[in-house]
Amino acid sequence: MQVLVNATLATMADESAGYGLIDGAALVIDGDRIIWAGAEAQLPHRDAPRRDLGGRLVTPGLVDCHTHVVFGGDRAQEFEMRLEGASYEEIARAGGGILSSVRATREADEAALLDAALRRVDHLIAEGVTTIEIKSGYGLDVETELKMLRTARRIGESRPVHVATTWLAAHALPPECKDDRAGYLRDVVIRGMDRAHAEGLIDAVDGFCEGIAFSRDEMAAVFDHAAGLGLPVKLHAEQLSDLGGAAMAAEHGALSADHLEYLGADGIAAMAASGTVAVLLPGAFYTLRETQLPPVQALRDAGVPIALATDANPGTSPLTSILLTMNMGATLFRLTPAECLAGVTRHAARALGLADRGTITAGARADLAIWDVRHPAELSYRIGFNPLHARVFGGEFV
Ligand SMILES: N=CN[C@@H](CCC(=O)O)C(=O)O
Ligand SMILES: [Zn+2]
Repeated sequence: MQVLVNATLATMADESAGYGLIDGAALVIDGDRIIWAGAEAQLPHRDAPRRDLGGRLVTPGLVDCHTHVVFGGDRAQEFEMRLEGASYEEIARAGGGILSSVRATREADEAALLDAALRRVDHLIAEGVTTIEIKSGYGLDVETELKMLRTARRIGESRPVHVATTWLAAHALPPECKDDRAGYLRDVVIRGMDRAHAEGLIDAVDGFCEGIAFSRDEMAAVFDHAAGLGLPVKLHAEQLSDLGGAAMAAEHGALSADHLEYLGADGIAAMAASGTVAVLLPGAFYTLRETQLPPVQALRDAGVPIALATDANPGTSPLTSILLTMNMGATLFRLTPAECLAGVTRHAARALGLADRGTITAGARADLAIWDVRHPAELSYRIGFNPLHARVFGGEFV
């Protein structure tokens, strides 16, 4: 048993209570679980050895609930093309965009993919991340999609971080299937999902519902198949246009709908009814220099939980800073700093269906971030500064 004292806790325990701040707080950890958290004056385990945290702020370990950190190559040249005036959709329709990352990912072996991804993940870990979601989606053939997911699992074995994996074969149509959408959906998206599931490689199923990717009806069929396997679903929806994807995902009980710049009233109502988390991705909004803001106030008014994530990927969000993501959530989307912190803790955990983390409460996993800051608003307020003092993963200081 470990007792941590002289801490300021941002428990993030209660939806209505902002940070859930407790000054002069203590925390008791047994194995990989928190067993008590509260005011030090009420500490029940007085005889156990104590570690003094010097008044530092303790938050739940941060959760990055939407990433594509496993990929080959980079897309710096596409960045240059966009600065010269080409749009993301034009580049995609000309065979660049996602498909250029597909070519590089198919060529890379698993060791090279792992090495490159670990450098990205290490950046996130250094900023207090203890759980990260990683998607496939740059393979678009069964073998390469499986290679990406095996790489993602190996990240969780190589570093003190929990990895949740997502099947995203429905990310784009590869060139060899351009005249056979149905065949791609059947042979790669569905049969590949069966195989990845049988090999224990996936925790959830995702898709890109957009004019340059898959339709609402195509994704609904993929989600029906996922439901048959007992896999939860989520969707890239309403990023560039409103195809009604979020409402369809919510009707399938989706854990989350992500991006959402073009989300309309029907989508918001459906998400509120199903408890689907809105995952906002300010890194993609920023990189694509979007002007259409996600409907933050309407999501708040409807009581839809809002999460934030890096969307770390080579094309639309080459961002591996969860702290900068929080800052962008505040400056670009006008989220409060408390909403930003909930967005990378409690709500991000919920977006992954992980009920045992994202808060500092008895029974939760002892995944913590300990910060050299006086107040939790500093985590969103600073730009390019990392005040992490220590990280606790499953009860271990790492
Ligand atoms: N929106 C679709 N997929 C990814 C990025 C795709 C890419 O351009 O590589 C995203 O979440 O932004
Ligand atoms: Zn994405």
